[in-house]
Amino acid sequence: MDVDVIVLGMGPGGEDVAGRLAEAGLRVAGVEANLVGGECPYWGCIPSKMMLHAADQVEKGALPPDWGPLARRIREEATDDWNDKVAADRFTGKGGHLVRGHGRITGAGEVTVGDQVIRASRGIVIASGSQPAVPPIDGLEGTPYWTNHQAIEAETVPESLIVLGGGAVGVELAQVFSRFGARVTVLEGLDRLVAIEEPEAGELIAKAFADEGIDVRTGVKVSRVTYGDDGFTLAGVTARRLLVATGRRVDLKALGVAAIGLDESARAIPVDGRMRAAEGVWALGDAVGKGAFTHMSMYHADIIVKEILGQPAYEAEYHAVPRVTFTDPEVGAVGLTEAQAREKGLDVRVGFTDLAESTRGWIAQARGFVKLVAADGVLIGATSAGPSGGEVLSMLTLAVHERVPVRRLSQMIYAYPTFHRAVSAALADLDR
Ligand SMILES: Cc1cc2nc3c(=O)[nH]c(=O)nc-3n(C[C@H](O)[C@H](O)[C@H](O)COP(=O)(O)OP(=O)(O)OC[C@H]3O[C@@H](n4cnc5c(N)ncnc54)[C@H](O)[C@@H]3O)c2cc1C
Ligand SMILES: NC(=O)c1ccc[n+]([C@@H]2O[C@H](COP(=O)([O-])OP(=O)(O)OC[C@H]3O[C@@H](n4cnc5c(N)ncnc54)[C@H](O)[C@@H]3O)[C@@H](O)[C@H]2O)c1
Repeated sequence: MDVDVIVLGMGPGGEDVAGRLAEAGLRVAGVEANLVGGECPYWGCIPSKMMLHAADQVEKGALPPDWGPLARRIREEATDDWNDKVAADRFTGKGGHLVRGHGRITGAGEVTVGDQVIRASRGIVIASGSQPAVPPIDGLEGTPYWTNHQAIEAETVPESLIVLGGGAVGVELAQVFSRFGARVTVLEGLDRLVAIEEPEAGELIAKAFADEGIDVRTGVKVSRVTYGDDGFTLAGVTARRLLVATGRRVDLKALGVAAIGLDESARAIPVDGRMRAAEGVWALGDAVGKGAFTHMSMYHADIIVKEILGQPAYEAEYHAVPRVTFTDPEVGAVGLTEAQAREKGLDVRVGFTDLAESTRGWIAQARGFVKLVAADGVLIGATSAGPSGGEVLSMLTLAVHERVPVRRLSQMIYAYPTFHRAVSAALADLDR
């Protein structure tokens, strides 16, 4: 098959690039080994947020802890029973060619899927995402452990669950299963939960988890797993099910990137600001290792589409990457943490306020905080944790992205009594 562009992997970023290029009239082959839409709609963001929403309702007493309706909603509304017909038809409806199967780069502008060779005159967009990284723990291989796939597809709640890894996947799913009645233990190798975020964020989630009866153990080194009639035993804990949530990995060898001169053993595909990995090769999303988020994948996709269509484009910037961990309390963060800023040798100033001290936080009996990190008179990082942490984050993302002077932020009017008004209290602390 001869086309203009091959998009290798049809997750959120690949689907966006392929669809928009096809709509613009280019001949596009979208290659997908699994489901068009990728991880986010079928095993990631959407079903996990649907689970967290239901878990929240359960916590508030608005819903009984009945897993059946939730599992049905995920099957019927979120994932169409893990069927991508709608997404596939959407792409082919735009004139795209969908090629199902595992694609391998076999030369410049060439991808081979089974015995079909596809050639692209303009180039290849690598949008192959990531897979769960399963640590080589003695006894783990061959056991029926869960990754996010089995956790999302679960038809019943296990009576007990060990979650290995206290990052975003681990904490979000731990809270879901706990609120639906599982006895949950989180085992984290580092000294705190969501370790890439501010330490206060991990402490906040750990405190909320303790209050809900989730057993959190940090600094745990797991050297061996046993699996038998009682289920899984690791680090002295036994549970029916084990969810491995220890990060993601990018398999460049399986993509055959050596055929275009890239290092197959790298952890991610190196790209320039315009997402170019080599002549006629672009890469995006999880595969480039700049943050495993759907919004990152879509951000990259926009740059690539504009580049290929010759529209005014822009260089990718990473000083204001927002991320939200959708636990209750929710943790929104953007830019650098205090520790990251100090590591860079910056003259750092920090402002902090406890949400309970704000009027809205007090009214809502909310737990959370706002923490600001500033250097040279501008915010370079911020965390907003609380009932609307991810929403409060929007103004902080804008401030960090646009490098709004702290002085101007301090002179702004913050509506009373909102959660975001806590930002002004944190700014006042920064000034002290
Ligand atoms: C449980 C969970 C919850 C998450 N929640 C959020 C969230 O709330 N917000 C957020 O922003 N992010 C979230 N994420 C992360 C988000 O899902 C990913 O960052 C996003 O899906 C990455 O998009 P992508 O386009 O890079 O690739 P992916 O979604 O990984 O898709 C890549 C696609 O390429 C295909 N592919 C790979 N190799 C080949 C090949 N050789 N040939 C053919 N096809 C191939 C794969 O089958 C896959 O469909 C979550 C992730 C998980 C696991
Ligand atoms: N709300 C969101 O945006 C959201 C939600 C889920 C996932 N994601 C994305 O998906 C990616 C993957 O999430 P994740 O939580 O799997 O990865 P992660 O890298 O965020 O966290 C993995 C955790 O597992 C720990 N760990 C690793 N090996 C271990 C071991 N052997 N024993 C004990 N602990 C171990 C790590 O120290 C780390 O804290 C994240 O990078 C995130 O960007 C985003």
